[in-house]
Amino acid sequence: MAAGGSASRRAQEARRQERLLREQWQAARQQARQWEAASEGERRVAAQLLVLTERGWRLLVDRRWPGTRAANVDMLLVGPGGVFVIDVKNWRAGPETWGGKLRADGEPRDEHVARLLAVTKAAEGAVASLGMSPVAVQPLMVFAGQRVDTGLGRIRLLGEREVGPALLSERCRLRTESVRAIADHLERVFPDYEGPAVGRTAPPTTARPQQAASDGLFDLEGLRDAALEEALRAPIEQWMTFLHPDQVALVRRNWSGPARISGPAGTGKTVVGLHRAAHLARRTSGRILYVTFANNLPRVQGTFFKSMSPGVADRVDFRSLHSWAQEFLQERGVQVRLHGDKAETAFSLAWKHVGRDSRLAEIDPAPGYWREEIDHVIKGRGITAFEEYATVPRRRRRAVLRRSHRQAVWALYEAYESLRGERGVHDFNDVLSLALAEATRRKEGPHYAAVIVDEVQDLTLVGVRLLHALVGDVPNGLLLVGDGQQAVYPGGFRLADAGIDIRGDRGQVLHTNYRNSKEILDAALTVVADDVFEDIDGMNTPGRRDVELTYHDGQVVRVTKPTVAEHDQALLDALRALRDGARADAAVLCPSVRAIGHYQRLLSCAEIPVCLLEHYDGRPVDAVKLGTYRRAKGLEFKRVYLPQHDAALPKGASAGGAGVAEAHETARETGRETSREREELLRSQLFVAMTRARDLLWLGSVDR
Ligand SMILES: Nc1ncnc2c1ncn2[C@@H]1O[C@H](COP(=O)(O)OP(=O)(O)OP(=O)(O)O)[C@@H](O)[C@H]1O
Repeated sequence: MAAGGSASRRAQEARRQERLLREQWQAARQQARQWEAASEGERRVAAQLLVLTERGWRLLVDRRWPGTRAANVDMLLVGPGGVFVIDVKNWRAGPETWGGKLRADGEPRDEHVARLLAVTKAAEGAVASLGMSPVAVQPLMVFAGQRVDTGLGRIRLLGEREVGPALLSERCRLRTESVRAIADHLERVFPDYEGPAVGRTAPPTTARPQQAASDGLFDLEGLRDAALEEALRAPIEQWMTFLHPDQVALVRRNWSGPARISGPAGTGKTVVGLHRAAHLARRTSGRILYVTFANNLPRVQGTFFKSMSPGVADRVDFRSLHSWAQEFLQERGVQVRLHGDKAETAFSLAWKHVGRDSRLAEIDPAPGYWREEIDHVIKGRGITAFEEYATVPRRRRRAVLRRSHRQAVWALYEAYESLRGERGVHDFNDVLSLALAEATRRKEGPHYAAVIVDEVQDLTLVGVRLLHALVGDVPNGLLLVGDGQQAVYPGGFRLADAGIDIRGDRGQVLHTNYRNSKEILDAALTVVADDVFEDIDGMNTPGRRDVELTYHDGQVVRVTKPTVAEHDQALLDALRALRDGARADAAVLCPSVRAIGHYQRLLSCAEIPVCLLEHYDGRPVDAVKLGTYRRAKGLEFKRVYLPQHDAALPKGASAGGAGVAEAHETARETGRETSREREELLRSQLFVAMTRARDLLWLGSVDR
């Protein structure tokens, strides 16, 4: 989209919002005027909040504080932004905060702080009984007639003009059904002092939009800007605070040693992992390390975490494993010269000298398979002696290697290591091995109270050992989160290989998919239906797993065209048909970096704004996301477009096609177990990409 086009859309949206807001504002003002008992200041605050009730929030006014004789709570507000306990102040002077204390008019006012925190605790107790994590309840002090926007511990202090826009700008945390359930519950727990709850009645239909946006009593300005921002914001980034009681139990559980949470795609593993991080951060004074293999995911998770749990966000480090390991080595004064290109050249030369004409070509003449063998089996497992490699079980590797083959692999490995050494460079596996050696050699900082590993199935054995070494077997120290079915890299490991013992209730499985509709999940499961996979506990699990579903809307659209040009045009048409703002929740995912290049050019030429997944940080952006299947790991989008999704798979193995068994046949025909392994990996990657879709899965094919 050209800059001009996007500016004009923004202006159009701004006008639409302004119209809508004026109507809502009108209704809010009328309602606020009816509160005769309230002071003028309180009515102005209420008017700001009443606008929110026109936008899906629920406002409970003047409620009885349970467990007290006659105390009341000014307001409880529940909406997409969370739960707010509000104390309205009609003070002559504005608040001053200093050294964690509240003053006004030269007088200490700490009793107001203590009181608000006590009511907040009561509200937290109420929502916790619903299974909701207490991070969503926030205390607010609102000052009529003042301009304020500051904080005092966990309390936010806002002026009457600031409160509406601030709440409207809150990141979306609760879905409509959660807002309803929580507000209903709070209504019961905090009974009416007098007067009904506000926010369930429709705005008066007789209220006609009038010109005056401000009559001295009311102010629309700030709300208008925040409303526009809200409208343009992509709701997919909303934060999940309403956990299922089973999930809450996992978040708060006391584990006596390393623990593991597994479960199929979309079952809330990451949600639980992040809440667990917040829970541990609140309970300990140490730092928490939250690691994944992928580079972009920590940024996204960090953003979500900040909005979910701002109070402890600075105590949790969201890092990708390799970048963390590099920094760790640097801090310890260990020299690392990571150089991917030079390492790649060293391997190519080694292949030329000792690989290409060896017995390895009998099994697979392509060097890629052998590079993976070195990366994921030899170096990934930290093997440094041939005798160990000669007998090691090669997890999830299909080709059977006799001793003579393994000798040939070893010769290739040694040649590679020697050429790499000559160049004085390290590869990614070296970084992890050096870090592991350093972590075991000197058991001193960084002192992590806990390490949480997300997408653990993507790590190598050395990577897992390294993270285990940081916390050992201390209670609540190591938490491994992942799903073997979503492995997108070759090889693998078992927990037992890493010396990690997870027994009894320390291994938990989630079963309810909260993301995908039946149609989408069925299409994805069909791709991997025949692929039995081995998870890190060593258990073999069939590809088609039983999952409980909660999300019922969602469709699969299949588009097959005779040429790439027609296929790409269909993709562009589908993306162009998205209504305003919808592309923020759309992702085009491709199997390879090369395909990304192609689709980036295509979308740019069509003036469709693109945000590469490597630049996406979890904040809403009005552009179609574009990235590889691997980069999409752990993320989700309302609409997922997979152009030429079956191009790399053998014919008949397309998503939902009947030919997965035929695909296995094809691999057998080539006589290569290595082809079969590669195809299996491609199917896993496709499965991951398909299960990112919430509402729409677009599957493009070219019928060559
Ligand atoms: N209790 C719940 N109620 C409603 N939605 C939920 C619940 N728990 C999780 N979700 C939502 O389900 C979706 C999937 O959650 P999450 O990403 O944590 O799953 P996951 O198991 O890590 O998925 P994957 O392995 O596919 O990456 C998210 O949109 C999340 O907000």
